[in-house]
Amino acid sequence: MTKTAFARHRRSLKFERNLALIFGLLGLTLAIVIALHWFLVLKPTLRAEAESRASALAQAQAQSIERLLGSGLPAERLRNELQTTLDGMLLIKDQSTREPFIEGIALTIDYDLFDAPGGNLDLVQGRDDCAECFVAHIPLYHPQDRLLIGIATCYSNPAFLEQLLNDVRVNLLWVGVVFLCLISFAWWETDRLLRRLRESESNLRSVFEAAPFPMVLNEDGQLGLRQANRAAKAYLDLREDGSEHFSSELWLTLYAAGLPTDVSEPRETPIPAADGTPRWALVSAIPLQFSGVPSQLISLADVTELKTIQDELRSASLTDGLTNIYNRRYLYLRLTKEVDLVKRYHHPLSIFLFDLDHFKQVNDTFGHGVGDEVLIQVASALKGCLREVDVAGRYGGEEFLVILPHASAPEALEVAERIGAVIKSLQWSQPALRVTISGGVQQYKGEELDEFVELADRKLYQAKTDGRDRVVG
Ligand SMILES: Nc1nc2c(ncn2[C@@H]2O[C@H](COP(=O)(O)OP(=O)(O)OP(=O)(O)O)[C@@H](O)[C@H]2O)c(=O)[nH]1
Repeated sequence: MTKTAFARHRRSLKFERNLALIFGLLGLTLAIVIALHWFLVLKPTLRAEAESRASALAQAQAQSIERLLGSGLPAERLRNELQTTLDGMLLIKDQSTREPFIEGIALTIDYDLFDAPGGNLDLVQGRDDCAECFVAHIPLYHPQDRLLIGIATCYSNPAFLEQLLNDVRVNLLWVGVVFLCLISFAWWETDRLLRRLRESESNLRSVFEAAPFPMVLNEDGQLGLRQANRAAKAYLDLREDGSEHFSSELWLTLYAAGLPTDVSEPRETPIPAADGTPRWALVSAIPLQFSGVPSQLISLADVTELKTIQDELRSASLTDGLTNIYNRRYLYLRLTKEVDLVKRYHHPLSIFLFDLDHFKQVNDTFGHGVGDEVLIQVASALKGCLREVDVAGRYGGEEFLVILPHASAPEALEVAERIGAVIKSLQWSQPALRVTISGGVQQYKGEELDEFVELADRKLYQAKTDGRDRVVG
């Protein structure tokens, strides 16, 4: 495992641990919230509710006692009736739990107010003490004159509250279990999703790494590269710079040359190899977010070979195959450009159009091969007579054109005569061979391009008719 892969693996483990911790804390928080809610809210609320219900029930039952106390029955009979009523109350049961609602009742009568001989109506039926029971003290009033004549103390059975609490507890437990299941499911799903993401990231990394062309990932505003595939490391001679970034002289050159800003417009950039060999790369950049940081995915395609072929084709399309000097197409393109410059800067521009004399005769006498040799040698001699700014080319069969920027007609005439003299003095493989030229020199005076050349051609024709081996200015 490489250093970077190991660091990545460690980061992934740490992330998984953090995720498990987050979900664990979530579960624990939920359990604590449920427990706190149970002890602080639900249980007291349910207890208060049960107490108030027990008290209301006892209150309702106490009315039958009040009725008896106001009935005016003799004391002994009243005592028996009260006992029977209290026993009846103890028999009322909760239908759901089959437990009696009231476990015990104690009657305490105020005999002074009741206006009866004291003692014998204070009754205790059922349990007179119940630690868990709800105790309700119900005041007893005389039904006619509404005087407080006693207190009925009811001990209500807590069993139905227990039942209620159990039901709620079970429900709460289920809710907790369902929540924990949901959290576990969320954890499992998140983990699965992350695994898939990691898988897809790893696949992308593999594709990135195995891509046969150089690809690098550059964070905006950073010189060092965040990622580079094998091809890029080799192509750009990249090295790790110690901070998990890659860099090299070649990358810095490419960066300094400017990266393309438009996805649809890749840019051809010269990137010499580490050993200085000239190379060209087609650079394209796709903007993207990498770990939340604005970045660019830069891919390079080496187009050196293509560029060489292109250059060769371009050069071939502008060069004459026999003489290896410019052809008529290039001469026209160049002359157009020179005329534009003259129109802008108003400097002189002249051309010299010349033609070999009696060239047909040369071919006929010495053969076409010798004719070709003459053309090649004339072209070569022509190049030797010119300044750097001058341009010479083969205009037609045995016709040549020389473009002389910044040369007035007299200056161009001087050059033309020198060319004529040089060609005339050339030595040939055939001792009997003599080569002379006739030509015309014309300075540009604002006419159309074709007319400009036509004027030079007319002078060439004049030179021919004047006897050849001369230049007309
Ligand atoms: N060897 C060779 N001959 C060529 C080439 N291109 C044109 N020619 C020949 O050049 C000759 C031109 O002949 P003409 O136009 O009659 O002109 P000329 O014989 O030079 O006579 P003037 O121009 O009047 O002095 C023709 O015989 C063409 O075949 C070429 O590439 N190689």
